[in-house]
Amino acid sequence: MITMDDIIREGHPTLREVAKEVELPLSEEDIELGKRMQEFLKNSQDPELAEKYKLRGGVGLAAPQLNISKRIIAIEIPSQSEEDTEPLLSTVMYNPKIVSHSVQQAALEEGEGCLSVDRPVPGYVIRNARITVTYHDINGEEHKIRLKNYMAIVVQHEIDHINGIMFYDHINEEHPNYAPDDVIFIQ
Ligand SMILES: OCN(O)CCCc1ccccc1
Ligand code: NI
Repeated sequence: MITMDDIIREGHPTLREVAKEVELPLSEEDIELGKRMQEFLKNSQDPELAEKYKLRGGVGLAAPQLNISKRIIAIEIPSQSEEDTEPLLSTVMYNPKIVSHSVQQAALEEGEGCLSVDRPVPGYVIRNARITVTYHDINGEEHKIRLKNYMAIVVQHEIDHINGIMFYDHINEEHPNYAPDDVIFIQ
């Protein structure tokens, strides 16, 4: 199983590479990798397993964070309400691509963190408020989905990783709490 020991940290050159497209049809190896990435996220959100294996909670993971420079990301966003157990977004995206996005921008109120960054980096990470993403899933099916709010933020954070971009690249150095006046702040 993937643990924190498998996750490379800032300073490692692979985090600054533009990752390679994945060959289709998906190889057994890439399918297995996707499954393991998703399993890590689920484990990281399980209090017992996270404690037992010292996992930092994550809602997304990109293959470059495992020192694998491939365009593969896993997303596991649990439902925000206790009632329904259905996750908001649970998938592995192969060759994800933002094909269009809103002019309007958004940022998480609390800022962002990263499993590859062992320090807090305060400031607003300004992103597109809404995005349209195409990708192939673990079964090789093609998808085109529109995302907004927290899901759009997380997917952009992960797609940044396969393009060698870190979340703090989007923070205004001079004024970390700068935000455009029509920005949407997400809780
Ligand atoms: O790349 C995934 N990772 O470092 C885990 C944190 C994911 C994440 C955290 C805050 C906002 C968006 C995404
Ligand atoms: Ni990250």
